[in-house]
Amino acid sequence: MNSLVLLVDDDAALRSAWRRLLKSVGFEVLEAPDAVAARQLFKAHPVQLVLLDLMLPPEQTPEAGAALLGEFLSARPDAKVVVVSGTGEASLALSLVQRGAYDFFSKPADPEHLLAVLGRAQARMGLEARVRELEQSLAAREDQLLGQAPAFLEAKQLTARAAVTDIPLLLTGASGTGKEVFARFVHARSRRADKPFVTLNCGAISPQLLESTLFGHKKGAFTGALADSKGLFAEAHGGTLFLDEIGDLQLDLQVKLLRATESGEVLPVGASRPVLVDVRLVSATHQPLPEQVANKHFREDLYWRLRGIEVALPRLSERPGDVVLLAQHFLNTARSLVPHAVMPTLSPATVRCLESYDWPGNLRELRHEMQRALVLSGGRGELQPEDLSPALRAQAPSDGTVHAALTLEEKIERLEREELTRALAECEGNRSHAAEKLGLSRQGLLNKMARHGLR
Ligand SMILES: Nc1ncnc2c1ncn2[C@@H]1O[C@H](COP(=O)(O)OP(=O)(O)OP(=O)(O)O)[C@@H](O)[C@H]1O
Repeated sequence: MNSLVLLVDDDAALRSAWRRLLKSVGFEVLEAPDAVAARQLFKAHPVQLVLLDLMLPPEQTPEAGAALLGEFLSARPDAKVVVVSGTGEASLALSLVQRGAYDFFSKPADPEHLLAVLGRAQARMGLEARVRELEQSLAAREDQLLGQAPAFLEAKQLTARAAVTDIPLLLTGASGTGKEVFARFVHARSRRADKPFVTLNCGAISPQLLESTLFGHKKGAFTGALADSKGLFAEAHGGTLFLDEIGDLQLDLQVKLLRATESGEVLPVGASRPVLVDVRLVSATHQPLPEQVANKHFREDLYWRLRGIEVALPRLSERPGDVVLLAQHFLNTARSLVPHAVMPTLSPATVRCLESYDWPGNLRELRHEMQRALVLSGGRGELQPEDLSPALRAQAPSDGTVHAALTLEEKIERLEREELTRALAECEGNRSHAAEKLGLSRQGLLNKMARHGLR
């Protein structure tokens, strides 16, 4: 459980009292007296819990405090920031909760209240982590590793063959192409399946913390090392360790990782004796490692060690036919988000929009797009292009190509629908004005809208 709290307040006496209180119940505390220090600490440490006073030097304005909250949340949307306001700022603090702060309270704070809010935030983070884990392991079941495109099937077959061995695997591919899902697939298909699957995103944790996170530490090895920690290698003993964004690993840690993979031993920070570990490594990167090797940012010996077998995951745009298959799958799994939604389908025009888009965010973007479209469609049943994001609609093929394959009746239907949509958009949804524009009675327009499923 993440127990690191960043305490941001310019009042040194209050910080010291809260630090003692938080430490007494097992939190680790980082302190910042102003916005500059807060930014630095937030960047350098994997902070997920923040207590943020709004009136901070140098600006000393609640607006500047609110801007800092925005910065934290855009860097780490899952972080829980509890806003601490002075008397008279409660309404602003409340509006910040609407903008993403986890909670707020006014000074002077009751210690029990403070601990209760932090405890709730921690429990919430635990739940969110569990949901993410379940989502990923669900997607990793073989029947969920969906796709029929040749480039995808080739990657899947190679992975399945490598999975049953103990050879290290390097998964390459752009963000959102499914590297973590493949890593779980490898674990699930290996003899290690009933042992732990442990993941670490090497880019999401500060270099200072990475060594002890990977290899563990002894109590007192550095400030803040309150107890012995096993480290992820030891936690993954017998199972699989998935190192995501391996290209972000600092050179000094690359040396230590190489040593661990060669000897099968890790040395916790502050320990005098190494610990034996039996771990299968699966690494992933979206950056081309050979380039990193060429410009000396990545050690060549480690590259060859991790690369055992390399599987390159194709971009979604390189998987013709899979977009619609996956879109339908994501729609089905997102159905629980919309109460009473009927089984959603994709209209032919929507299919064309999906197929002609580039998908820079790959499967992750498609999943979000389908969730969004489903919510926007309000459970209408068939998704239409207007349910999609503007970027997708903008790339839809021109009318000439679209219309070529339709019957005359379908073309007329389509034209009518487009004219209705356009008139409604131009009149900002005002039906009487739109009806007038189209030369229809208001009731006539409503009938046609109902027939086309427009609202
Ligand atoms: N073959 C698949 N079938 C079904 N869902 C998939 C498949 N591959 C990926 N997904 C889903 O797509 C999303 C992105 O996958 P994943 O997180 O594994 O990508 P990634 O390449 O590790 O991304 P990043 O590099 O940004 O961490 C997840 O929601 C995952 O469940």
